Amino acid sequence: MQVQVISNVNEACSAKFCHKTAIVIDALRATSTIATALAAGASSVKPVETVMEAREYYTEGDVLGGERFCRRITGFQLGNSPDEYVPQTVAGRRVILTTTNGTRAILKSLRAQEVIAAAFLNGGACAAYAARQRRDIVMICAGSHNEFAIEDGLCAGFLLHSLLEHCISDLKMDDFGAAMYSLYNDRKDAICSTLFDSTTGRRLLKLGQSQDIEACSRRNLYHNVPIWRSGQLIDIS
Ligand SMILES: O=C(O)[C@H](CS(=O)(=O)O)OP(=O)(O)O
Ligand SMILES: [Mg+2]
Repeated sequence: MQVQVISNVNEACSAKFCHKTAIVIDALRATSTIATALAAGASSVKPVETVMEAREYYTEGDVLGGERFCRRITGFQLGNSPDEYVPQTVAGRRVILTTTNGTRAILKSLRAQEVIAAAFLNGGACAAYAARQRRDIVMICAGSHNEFAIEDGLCAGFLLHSLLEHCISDLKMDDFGAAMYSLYNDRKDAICSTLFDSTTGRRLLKLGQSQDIEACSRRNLYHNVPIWRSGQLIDIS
């Protein structure tokens, strides 16, 4: 089984996805928010690229969520903080989500056979599911504004470690994947501080969102597997 790790959403546009499982990672914060929303009982999460599309898809009972410039979008019920996604706000409801990087990365990966949204919060379950599929894997680090973001690379390393735990004795990773595997080895006891020191982490800290960084750094708090089905992400765990 081959695993390729892509460093940012821009590179995903030219990647080969055919017959592969795509695992999209945006640890700060979109895929962490998706994992949290599904854990809180949202019926699905529909990622869309633009604010206008989100408003167009909205029907009564849906929840509009997302950010621009890290802040909740005017007129939306929720932002991109995982802790806003609790049963009281999302249980039984479809969340329409648009964020700067993460939702775009998901939409750019739809040429793959299957698309999964993973974060530290649900990485173990996502890796176990992908291992069972026995397809080659492409991990897409969403990054930030078309550049690599260390929080996503670190999470890719965590997923690679988790994949290896699932008896993938024939797993072969590309060079960037091997680098992310080593990065996780070095930082596995300092996930939270690495996220705080990252460019995105510092941006969120400035905006008073330190609780999000802590929330997004927890490993395997949830066991859901957000997977793309008929235009949205649902939990198939
Ligand atoms: O608000 C977020 O978490 C980020 C925005 S930015 O990269 O910090 O500008 O969006 P995301 O799509 O979750 O990376
Ligand atoms: Mg991000």
